Amino acid sequence: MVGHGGRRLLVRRQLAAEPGVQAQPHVPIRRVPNLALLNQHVDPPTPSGGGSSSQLPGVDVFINTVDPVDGPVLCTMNSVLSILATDYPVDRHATYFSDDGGSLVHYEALLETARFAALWTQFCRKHRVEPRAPESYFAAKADAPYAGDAPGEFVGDRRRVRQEYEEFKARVILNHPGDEPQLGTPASSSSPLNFSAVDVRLPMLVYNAREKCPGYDHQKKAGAMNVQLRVSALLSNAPFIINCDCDHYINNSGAFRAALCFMLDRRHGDDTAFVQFPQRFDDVNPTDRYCNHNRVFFDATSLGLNGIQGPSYVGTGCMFRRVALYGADPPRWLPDGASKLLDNPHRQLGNSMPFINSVTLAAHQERPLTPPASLDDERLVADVKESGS
Ligand SMILES: O=c1ccn([C@@H]2O[C@H](COP(=O)(O)OP(=O)(O)O[C@H]3O[C@H](CO)[C@@H](O)[C@H](O)[C@H]3O)[C@@H](O)[C@H]2O)c(=O)[nH]1
Ligand SMILES: [Mn+2]
Repeated sequence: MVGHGGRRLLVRRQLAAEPGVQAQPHVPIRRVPNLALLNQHVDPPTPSGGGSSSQLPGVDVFINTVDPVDGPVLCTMNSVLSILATDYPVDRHATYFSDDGGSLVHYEALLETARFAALWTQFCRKHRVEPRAPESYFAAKADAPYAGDAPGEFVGDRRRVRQEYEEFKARVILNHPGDEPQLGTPASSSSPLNFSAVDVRLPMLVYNAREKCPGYDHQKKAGAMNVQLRVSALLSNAPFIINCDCDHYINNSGAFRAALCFMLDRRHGDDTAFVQFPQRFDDVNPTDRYCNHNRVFFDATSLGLNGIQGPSYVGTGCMFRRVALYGADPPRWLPDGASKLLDNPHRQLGNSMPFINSVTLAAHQERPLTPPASLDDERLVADVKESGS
């Protein structure tokens, strides 16, 4: 799902690399999501081509950043663009951008990004390009086969969008979009790109910098994610959450739907607290001399853990079930089959009543998500046993 753009960070990773002991992969299983089946059941195309019949659940995406030098701003804004342009109904996902540095440069860059996103997302949808982080898209050497519906307009549009990307001006979007598609405008003298058949809406994007006091431990990224959890609970309260470090981007716009195949699977969906995507890395030297791709961890150990109880959370590129983060009992944990949400909400969650109420609401939102019985015989996730162990 996620690529890694930070050359400097790769170098740091390389210095930290040690020939550690790897867990033996006992039962390697590769799990393959069935996106076509998911779409057929919860997001079938409407006759008018609109998206209002979608039953896909809400997803809140958290992206964390702190230092605009450590995590270069252009790299961070590419992460944001890849999230905003992902293939998911815009009224069902919201992005929470946490700026632990509280820096004006992030704030202003996010404003610019939101404005550029209007053009970028339309271009991605019209021509179905991948990946949807513009820096990586324009840097790619070989173009993938054309997947959109307007091949004759592709070259001109691409040149124009590339030019706009170089200039990179944007504006902020803070409103909840409606669920009816809004088509763009045909080409004109002031706007040469034809987006008349493309939905122009953007998902919600929220800038968020927490108050800090000298001498108080703000728990860095973990503290920032707690704030995102609480803020998003009041604004969108989506039952699913994805988190993304600022030096990662989503390299496949179907990623949200792929994660939901696991969450909505009738066999194991309810038992799944989180779905971890493997990380892939950009800018590694061709022979991967320093093992920066982490192949043993992502391609062997994680598959091995899949056959036991599932892989570990690696800190980024992960979809969570919101209520799992609130300390709820796992389903079927208690002998009578009941699972308790909270023993003592004030002790566990603090004094904010709006937040505590949002937790109950989030738990209730889970119910309608049970996948349709028609999926009993078909599988949203196929297990492929790996040969050898
Ligand atoms: O006070 C802070 C410090 C860091 N961050 C963010 O935390 C993330 C991770 O920081 P980074 O400097 O990129 O650390 P890495 O050495 O790359 O390690 C990370 O990379 C792993 C995945 O590759 C994650 O699992 C870990 O959480 C994380 O520490 C970034 O988005 C930062 O902006 C904050 O939000 N607040
Ligand atoms: Mn990092």
